[in-house]
Amino acid sequence: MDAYELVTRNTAEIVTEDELRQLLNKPTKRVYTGYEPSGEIHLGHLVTINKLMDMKEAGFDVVVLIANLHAYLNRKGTFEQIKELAEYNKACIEACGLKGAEFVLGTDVQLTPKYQTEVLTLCQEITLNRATRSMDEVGRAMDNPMVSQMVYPVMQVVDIPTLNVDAAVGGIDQRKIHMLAREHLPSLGYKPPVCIHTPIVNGLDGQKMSSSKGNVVSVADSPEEIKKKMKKAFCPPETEGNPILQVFQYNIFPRMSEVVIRRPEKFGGNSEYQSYAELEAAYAAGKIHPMDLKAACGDSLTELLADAYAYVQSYKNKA
Ligand SMILES: N[C@@H](Cc1ccc(O)cc1)C(=O)O
Repeated sequence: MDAYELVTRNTAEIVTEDELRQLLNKPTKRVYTGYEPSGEIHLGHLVTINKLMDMKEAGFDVVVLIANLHAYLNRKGTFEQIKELAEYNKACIEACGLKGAEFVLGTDVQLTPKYQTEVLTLCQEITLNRATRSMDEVGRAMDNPMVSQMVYPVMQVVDIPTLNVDAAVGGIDQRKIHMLAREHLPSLGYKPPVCIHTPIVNGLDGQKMSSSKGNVVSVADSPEEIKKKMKKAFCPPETEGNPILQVFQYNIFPRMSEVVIRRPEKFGGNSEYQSYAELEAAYAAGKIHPMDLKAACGDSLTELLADAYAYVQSYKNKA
């Protein structure tokens, strides 16, 4: 797979493809994703973490912003609670296989006079309306937005030149903030970033993913818990909107070269798949039973998350 294919596979949108091609020709290039510290790193995070791994392989230097101040502005907890999670999340992200990335803690770079002055300058350029809309899919309790949640997207914009990155990776829910960045960074004298957006995958029940609803596998789930979650998961006969197939496409195949569907001999025996496309075609043709697909999904996830799970166990034993 060439670098362009690697960067663009499994994406929802690239802004713009031309700019990405030019960037790939540069000898050094930097990309980042920011994460608000949260309870556990889960399959939702893994979609962008996988994309960062792809980009590392494509020759990018990778930066991960642990956006503690953003989590605070977005009313996710007290400073203390968020601080505790920041360290833990960082170690979990590394244990998921993202090696050699540079981790930056938001408050370490966002409280300088230069950064704050740039934020205030952009505050003067961006309307409340645009700031609010950019938070539609990112902000918590946006029926009653706080001023902090208007500062949030402006800071996310300024993070880009502050971290000196050429590209930003995020779920497609970040697109309105990224469009603000592309529009407004030139007025501060900076180049707009290339934006790489991944799809937002469903939870295991086919609904919106939410760790509080328990419809997602996280790095803290034991092999038994993963099995249980798979048993309950929604796996319709069709491929469209099938959350289990999504896990294979966005989480498993990017990191594993083969998936085995296990079946007793009398039901046809094991079958192996080397690509997501092959697996999807076989499932669409009715050659794989949903129960067998779910079991294989659980086995693959257990293997994929083994290092992260081991880290979580050691962390929790220490605490
Ligand atoms: N907005 C991101 C978090 C983030 C914060 C700051 C950034 O610079 C980048 C990303 C989210 O929804 O989780």
